Amino acid sequence: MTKLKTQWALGTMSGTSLDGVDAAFLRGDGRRIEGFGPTGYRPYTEAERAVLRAALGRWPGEPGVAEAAEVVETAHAELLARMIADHPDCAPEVIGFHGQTLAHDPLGLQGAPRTHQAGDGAVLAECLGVPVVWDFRSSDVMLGGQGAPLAPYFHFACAQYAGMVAPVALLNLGGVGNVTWLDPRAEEPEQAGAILAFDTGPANAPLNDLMAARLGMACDEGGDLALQGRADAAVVAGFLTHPYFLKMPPKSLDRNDFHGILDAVADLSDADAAATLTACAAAAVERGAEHFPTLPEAIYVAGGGRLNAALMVELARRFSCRVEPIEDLGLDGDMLEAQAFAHLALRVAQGLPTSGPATTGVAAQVGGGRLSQPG
Ligand SMILES: Nc1ncnc2c1ncn2[C@@H]1O[C@H](COP(=O)(O)OP(=O)(O)OP(=O)(O)O)[C@@H](O)[C@H]1O
Ligand SMILES: CC(=O)N[C@H]1[C@@H]2OC[C@@H](O2)[C@@H](O)[C@@H]1O[C@H](C)C(=O)O
Repeated sequence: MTKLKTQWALGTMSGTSLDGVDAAFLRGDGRRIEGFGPTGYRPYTEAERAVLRAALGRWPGEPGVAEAAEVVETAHAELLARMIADHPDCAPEVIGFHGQTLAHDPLGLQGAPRTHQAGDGAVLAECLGVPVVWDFRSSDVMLGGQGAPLAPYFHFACAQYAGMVAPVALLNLGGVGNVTWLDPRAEEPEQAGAILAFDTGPANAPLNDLMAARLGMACDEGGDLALQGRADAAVVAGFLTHPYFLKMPPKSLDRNDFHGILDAVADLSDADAAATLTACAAAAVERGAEHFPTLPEAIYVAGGGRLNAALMVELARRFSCRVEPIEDLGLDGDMLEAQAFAHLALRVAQGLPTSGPATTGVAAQVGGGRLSQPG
């Protein structure tokens, strides 16, 4: 096997919750992780968030998109410049810039298959003076893949880094949920049988929308409201009849694919509605897990959803294996996606694939991402 260069990378994520930008240093060679470095966060202001929200569902050239891209570039440039200046020991050889997903239509239901992450990596490379890998999803989609999830090859490296020796599942509960079942005994994530990954369904997004609409709150902090309510079993059963759950993985979602879910809880009390949406998020994971090749030793949960006690209880009661926060593996559940794009940037820089048949359903391994050099 060719010897690869170990180097520092800086990765970023601006997730579907639109809360802000996460960034994290990671050291590795694209195959193995050698270690994790400092992390940073830059919240969007209310005004910036409004610009992003207004552009959701839009494609390049449509109204509001240029403004959204400018918000994304400005926030990233600010955070990354600060982190690079503050941590000279981690000088990154490459930046992995995910951008903000505004629209995602890998099946081409609205025309040609495409996906849209706002923000231009060339602009960031220019202003930061570091090569930037960006637009990670388009080539996968153009080659017939789902363009998501992309974290799985990183999840595989995480499990090896944490010393796992049996199949485990890494579950990310952000606005949307995604899961990677993986066998860390495989040599590489590309190997047949090493990985199965897909989006599980909506996770926090519907619950956040409910909290915002009814109580003017950003989320169900700690799951406190849901813990006071009772899930409506009929609504959960109705939710599971959505055609998405009948699809075989790999499969991916747009944040708004399940828009009608809020109507289904319209007549319930606040607490019961929160409990019901929480149960739906957990039930989606349970349904997805039916596709796992074997029962994992444990399910390790990352993303903001792991801080929701009601959601963690709902998950735990649905599985016979352990369900734990990913901190149990010594990993940072808030920064995993930013770290993923640092790892993926290293893979692109080394010419390694970032997705394949078992992660996005693309026919062959794809090295996604565009590399922009500073001028
Ligand atoms: N303390 C908490 N209690 C309950 N829920 C929380 C808490 N902290 C975060 N969350 C939930 O997690 C969400 C943010 O999760 P995360 O940052 O993983 O999402 P994201 O990266 O924006 O989304 P995605 O992974 O879908 O792109 C919040 O919007 C909220 O719903
Ligand atoms: C199109 C898009 O941006 N998808 C995100 C979103 O947020 C979670 C889930 O939906 C996942 O598919 C993906 O992000 C993670 C980082 C991924 O690609 O693995």
